[in-house]
Amino acid sequence: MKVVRVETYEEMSSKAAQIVEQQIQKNNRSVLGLATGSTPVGLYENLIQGVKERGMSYRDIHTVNLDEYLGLSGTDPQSYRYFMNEKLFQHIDIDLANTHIPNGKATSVEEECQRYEAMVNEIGPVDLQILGMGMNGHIGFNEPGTPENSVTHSIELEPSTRSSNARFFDSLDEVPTHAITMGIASILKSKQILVLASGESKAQAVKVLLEGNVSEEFPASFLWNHQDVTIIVDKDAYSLVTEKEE
Ligand SMILES: N[C@@H]1[C@@H](O)[C@H](O)[C@@H](COP(=O)(O)O)O[C@@H]1O
Repeated sequence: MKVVRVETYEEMSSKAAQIVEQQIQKNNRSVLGLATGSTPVGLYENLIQGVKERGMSYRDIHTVNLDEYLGLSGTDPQSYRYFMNEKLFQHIDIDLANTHIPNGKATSVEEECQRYEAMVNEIGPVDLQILGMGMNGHIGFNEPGTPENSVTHSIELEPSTRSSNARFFDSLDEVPTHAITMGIASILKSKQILVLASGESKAQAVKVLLEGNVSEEFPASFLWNHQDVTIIVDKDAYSLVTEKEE
């Protein structure tokens, strides 16, 4: 795992954007794996700027998102589909038909998981997967206890995950209890993975990740089993890493 240390959230976001744009310049038909949460918002702002100021184009880019809340339709402002449209897709020249996010309103959740996994495999492999990380080490919505061989599945969110995501909702009660997420195995099929971590609230998770012990109890640790992972960490998120791990 390559660790890139930066000072600020802004620096993390612009470095990440450079990596994404390099991938697009290498192959303008790339498949990008995208994430939600507050961490990648600055990256998305930089990508939008790239279209406006650097002549970047997403015309032939395909995207797959990691996860979606169950019970929310794409028009619900709290859904991840809505988030992606607002924060990125509607500001760039991407064809919305080429953007994929699990359907949180599917009548059969099991069938939706199978459909999504098959779709990712068909348009994949993902060339570059962007990941944030939950405070408990979750990636996508793969909570602690998720096995390495997991594919797209539905899960019950941990109380701590619901409370940390409650800031996006009017109240904790409104945070869905379940979600669909790509599995660990689905994520590890990506050719290249870029993890972003910013702020003090992620310092403990970054410390645990960089200790390097691979365990189901800390799902992000499975990233050690991938050949090409870069993590960009800002100063606050790196603050608990001791010299031993460096
Ligand atoms: N499903 C998402 C994850 O993909 C994301 O990485 C995590 C961290 O969010 P944030 O970036 O807001 O800290 O939140 C959610 O749980």
